[in-house]
Amino acid sequence: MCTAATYRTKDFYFGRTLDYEFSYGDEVTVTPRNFSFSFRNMGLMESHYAMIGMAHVTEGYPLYYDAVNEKGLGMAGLNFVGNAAYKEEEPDKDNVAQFEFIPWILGQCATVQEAKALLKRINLVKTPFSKELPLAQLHWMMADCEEAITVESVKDGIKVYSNPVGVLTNNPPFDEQMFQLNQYMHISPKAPENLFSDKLPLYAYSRGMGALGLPGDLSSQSRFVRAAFVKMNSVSGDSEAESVSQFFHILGAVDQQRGCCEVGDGQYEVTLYTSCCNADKGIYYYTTYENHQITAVNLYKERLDGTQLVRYPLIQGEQIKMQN
Ligand SMILES: C[C@H](CCC(=O)NCCS(=O)(=O)O)[C@H]1CC[C@H]2[C@@H]3CC[C@@H]4C[C@H](O)CC[C@]4(C)[C@H]3C[C@H](O)[C@]12C
Repeated sequence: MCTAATYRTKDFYFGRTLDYEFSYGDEVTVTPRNFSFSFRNMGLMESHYAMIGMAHVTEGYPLYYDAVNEKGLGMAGLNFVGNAAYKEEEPDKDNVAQFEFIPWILGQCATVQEAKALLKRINLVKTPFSKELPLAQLHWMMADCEEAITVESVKDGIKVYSNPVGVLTNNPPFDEQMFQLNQYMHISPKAPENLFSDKLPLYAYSRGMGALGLPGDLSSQSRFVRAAFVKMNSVSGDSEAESVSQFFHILGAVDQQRGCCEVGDGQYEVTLYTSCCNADKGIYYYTTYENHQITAVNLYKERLDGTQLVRYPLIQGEQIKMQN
């Protein structure tokens, strides 16, 4: 499972958790403006917006899981198993392979509005990257500081949903996820009052009882509700440190600990990494399952007019600061 979220204070933040039982070998990867993208059906894109994000780089190609471009547009791919459907090529459409979707959008679009215009012509095709890396079944959140959308390629075509929460998890399809929020509208950060019966002396014997009923499990629907509640009610200062700290706390609400989600063969899904990108400043912050210290890579410290990928392997292992 994964969860993606947006957050706005003085700046705009975009990030996600990536939950899985093994890592593909992820690196914070900067793609400079003149790295040449060769699309399977759409020709060469020789210059484009620069982007920073988490990718598995193979054969010199950045297979992004999530990224933000220099204009502050962010995009993340999350599992959508059983519902994602990719198509055959079609004439008169932009035939983009699933693994090319992030570069295709972030390379050319500065805003969600611009992305929506491109999405009218898009056809996500089922060309795999390679034999070793078959198609991943994904759906995506795209966001800038103004708005967020969810994009799903399903049996009957491309669906573009406005995403007023700025949160995405996995199944079911996004419209169903949103509908389920209706079930939780009584949940509140405030202390509850006794509406049960005025004939009974019920009272709030603990803080936090306004959120009784908020689902605590790791299913994607429950993580959606929980992340939505925490994000929509989040309060923080607007400095960089306070915003980044709060962002990691929001996604901390859906953190997966090893042992709680068995996926067979003694394997467990865990939160492999959590990211938070300041989309205005191009700073990509991350923590990993084994390393809670926040590490960051700054897009603007790199030569953005270059042609070569810049890759930072994740710093692993707890960084513990001894105080005596
Ligand atoms: C495993 C991850 C989703 C985690 C998740 O949601 N786990 C919940 C399981 S569940 O919800 O219970 O089902 C997803 C998210 C992004 C994916 C990469 C996208 C680029 C590239 C696309 C190529 O086509 C295949 C290889 C490739 C490197 C992909 C590998 C893998 O697929 C990645 C990491």
